[in-house]
Amino acid sequence: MRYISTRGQSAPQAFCDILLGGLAPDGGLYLPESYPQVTRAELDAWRQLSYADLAYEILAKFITDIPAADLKALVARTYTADVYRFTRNGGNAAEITPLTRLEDGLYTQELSNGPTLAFKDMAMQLLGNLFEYVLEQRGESINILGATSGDTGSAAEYAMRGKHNVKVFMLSPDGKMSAFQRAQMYSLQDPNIFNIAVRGMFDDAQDIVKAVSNDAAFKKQYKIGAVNSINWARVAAQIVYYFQGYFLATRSNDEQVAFTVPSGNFGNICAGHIARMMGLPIAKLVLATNENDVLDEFFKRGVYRPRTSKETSVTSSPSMDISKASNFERFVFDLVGRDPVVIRELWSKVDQGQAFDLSTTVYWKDKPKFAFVSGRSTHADRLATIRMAHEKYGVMLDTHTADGLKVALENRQPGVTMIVLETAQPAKFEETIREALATRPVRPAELEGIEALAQRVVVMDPDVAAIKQFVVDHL
Ligand SMILES: Cc1ncc(COP(=O)(O)O)c(C=O)c1O
Ligand SMILES: N[C@@H](CCOP(=O)(O)O)C(=O)O
Repeated sequence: MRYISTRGQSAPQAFCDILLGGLAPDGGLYLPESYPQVTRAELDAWRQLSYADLAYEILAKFITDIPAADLKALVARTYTADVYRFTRNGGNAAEITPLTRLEDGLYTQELSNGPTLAFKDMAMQLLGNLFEYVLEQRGESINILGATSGDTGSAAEYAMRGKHNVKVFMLSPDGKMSAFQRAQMYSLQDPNIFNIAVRGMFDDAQDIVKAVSNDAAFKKQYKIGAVNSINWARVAAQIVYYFQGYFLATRSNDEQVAFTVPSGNFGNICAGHIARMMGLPIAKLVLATNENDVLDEFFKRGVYRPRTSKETSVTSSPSMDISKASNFERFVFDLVGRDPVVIRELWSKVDQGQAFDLSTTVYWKDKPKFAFVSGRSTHADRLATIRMAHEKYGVMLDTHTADGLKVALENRQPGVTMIVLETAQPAKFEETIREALATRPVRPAELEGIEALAQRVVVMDPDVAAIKQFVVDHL
């Protein structure tokens, strides 16, 4: 399998090269040359598999430059009931991403049972093991520069802490994440972990990561890598749980399901889009945003209008406070018939802070074939959904999953099972849970009191040169 850039001006690469490289040299994002197709016989056989075996079968289609036995061992070491042990609602940890039944035809899928209680652990734990494997094979090291709105940062730091050939420099928006999210990251004292709180929003941090990645000389000299979902390996690993959710929610491969995905940077739902392109019977992909509704606006009107940081609200589902969704470029590449010239034209506008409008183009007519619909949720909706789910279904939802359930309920289709992806545990957003339910969400005993631990973080302006210098000074 070779990977091409959405901008079409970088040479195709193998998986292990793009794993370490992140963003393509031409500023685009990597995607497989074509999506592998899953046959009916494969679907029938995969239904019986454990999560790790299923992950191996799917990832082996995308990763053809790691020997099969080694890939199998890496995946088996990653997807264990011990790593994803923080199940709730009676979920079976052996299923890794079990479903919780809310009512007939309506489920949540628990993706946040890993060490940092958010869905990012699903891919990041694998990434940690893949990095270690490839770096050891090549005798190399890597310095990761990442951006987080709250969950990628801790998942990456927990996956990479203590690894001798990896350093992590993680940019987060100063003061915008929940107290629990801040404590998870900033309390880590491992010498290979560096937290930088940026005066600004997530998009400012993500822009810095992209600017540094686009400086080819700096990237090469200081071995800069990526763990955000601009790294294809993140998206690939996330494809697996769509298959697992489908198998758990259905009895036969003749059935169709819909997935609702709380969305910000478009990485999670991009994996769902690819699962569907591979042949998984997904009737609909329902995209849910919070008040920062740039993606909802696109799927309703065909206009993509990234907002500035000043126009981006700080909300009670803070991990989705994103107004420039990096993986969206991967989806638009498919929407415009994989034409890199069109992508270059559209993203030259985005990179100048301008909007683009596809509503009057031939591409927009093709949109129904991708089966996307969307909706948005506000703070009041979130509180009402958390209360409703607690009273009616006896489950406690986090704020992002509540956004998902609110939009899912608006988009149910008779005879099609709806699966809402649970992207974080409520313990991460205690302030809002208390506001909604006047009660404290339970958290794993080992994470009790983390807010009181000493924190190690530097606060900086969103200045590319200064952040580059910080990285250089700490290598
Ligand atoms: C809890 C949570 N929900 C939803 C999202 C949005 O996911 P994505 O950025 O993949 O669209 C994020 C962050 O990415 C998150 O941390
Ligand atoms: N919500 C994310 C933002 C970064 O997304 P990513 O999937 O591109 O890493 C976060 O929690 O940091």
